[in-house]
Amino acid sequence: MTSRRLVVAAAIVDDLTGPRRLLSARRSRPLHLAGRWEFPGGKVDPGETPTQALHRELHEELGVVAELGDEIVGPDDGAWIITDRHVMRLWLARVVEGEPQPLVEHDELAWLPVGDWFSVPWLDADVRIVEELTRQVSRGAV
Ligand SMILES: Nc1nc2c([nH]c(=O)n2[C@H]2C[C@H](O)[C@@H](COP(=O)(O)OP(=O)(O)OP(=O)(O)O)O2)c(=O)[nH]1
Repeated sequence: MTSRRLVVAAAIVDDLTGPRRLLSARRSRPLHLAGRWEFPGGKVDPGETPTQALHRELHEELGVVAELGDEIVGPDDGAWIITDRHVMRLWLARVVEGEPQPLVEHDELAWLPVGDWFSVPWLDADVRIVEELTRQVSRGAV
């Protein structure tokens, strides 16, 4: 049986009840992921709950405090299989303290307006997640 490591990430938006802008982050490492865009986040460490890990990652990577909104539930037992070795859970989030900066792991951030969410080359596994987010926003589900 394959057991995948849990990654947690945030779809950071300007407004949790009517998102117009989505924050995307460009990876600077490792080399095979550099230049591709993703949701900020990272692996859950032993002893952490998923949401504790997400708050820690957002603080380390972007220097912000965020409030979490709804989870974007995926098709793989409620999560999103992203690689052979990782499965991801993702929450909507809104920054409540600080201005996001690309502190580690990323070399650029972009606030993408609705309609332009596919204007950056997302990591392959993220494409279906951005599609789902787009669907939910366009039908007013988030
Ligand atoms: N954070 C994040 N990782 C993603 C996304 N999509 C995707 O395929 N991944 C992959 C890339 C990596 O192989 C893995 C997550 O690892 P990571 O490098 O972000 O985790 P981490 O910050 O804890 O890294 P490290 O301490 O082990 O260096 O998941 C995404 O949207 N966000």
